[in-house]
Amino acid sequence: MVVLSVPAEVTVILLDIEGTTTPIAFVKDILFPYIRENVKEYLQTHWEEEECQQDVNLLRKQAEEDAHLDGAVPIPASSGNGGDDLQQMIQAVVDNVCWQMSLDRKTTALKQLQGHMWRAAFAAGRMKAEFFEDVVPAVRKWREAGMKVYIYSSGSVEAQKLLFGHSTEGDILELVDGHFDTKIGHKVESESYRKIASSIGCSTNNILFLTDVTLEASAAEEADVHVAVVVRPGNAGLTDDEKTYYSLITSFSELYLPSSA
Ligand SMILES: CSCCC(=O)C(=O)COP(=O)(O)O
Ligand SMILES: [Mg+2]
Repeated sequence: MVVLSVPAEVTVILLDIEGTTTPIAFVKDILFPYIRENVKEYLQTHWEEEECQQDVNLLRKQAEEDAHLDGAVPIPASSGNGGDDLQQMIQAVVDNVCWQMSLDRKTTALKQLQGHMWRAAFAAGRMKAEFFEDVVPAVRKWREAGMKVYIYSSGSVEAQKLLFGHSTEGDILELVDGHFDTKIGHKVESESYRKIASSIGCSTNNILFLTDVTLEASAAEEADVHVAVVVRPGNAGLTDDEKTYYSLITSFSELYLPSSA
């Protein structure tokens, strides 16, 4: 088995979700289709609620920023002209959400609405989150060795908690010391990793970030965070240069913590 030694200065392991702890197939084949199939009905049912209005306002603001993009779908402001107007508005939000999802965009606005929609599905037991089999045993071991474990995903913190709270392994939320999402910044921006370190109260070089996406690994590394790229079934392929440059693991069990020896 390949073993990757974790540098002694590392006290925090920061985990990506999709492609790292959880198969991309679970996200693409279960979580995302649920949104596409239910977004219209969800908006119709919850439209008058404060939370839904906040989600729509955030999506509208995002749509304004996206106006220059090819195929962007605008969301008009309400004219307050009754039923037809409302149905048009809902359809615009549906079209905007589907357009964003067709590009797998990671905007805070999209991720916030998705998190709110998944809440009901997880609570009703309609979905259980999948984790690779090495994840839970490894995280337990790291924590026993004194490591802190945090999550940094483009999925909203609320969605992250749903996944960890309703997994095929049961409620494993207690295994996580804290969560970060795009509210702290995007995962391809170095500054996000500096802010995460500052929020945890450690230096960036105390963190080891595990992700499947090399653009994220590169941004983290620029901030002096240690990184390893996780290679899982169904993940996007890496170039030969990426395979040479990055430390690669195919299972969390390949990480060796000197402190646990
Ligand atoms: C954690 S919510 C479901 C996954 C999701 O929506 C997403 O964007 C995952 O992105 P990640 O940063 O974990 O690769
Ligand atoms: Mg990922």
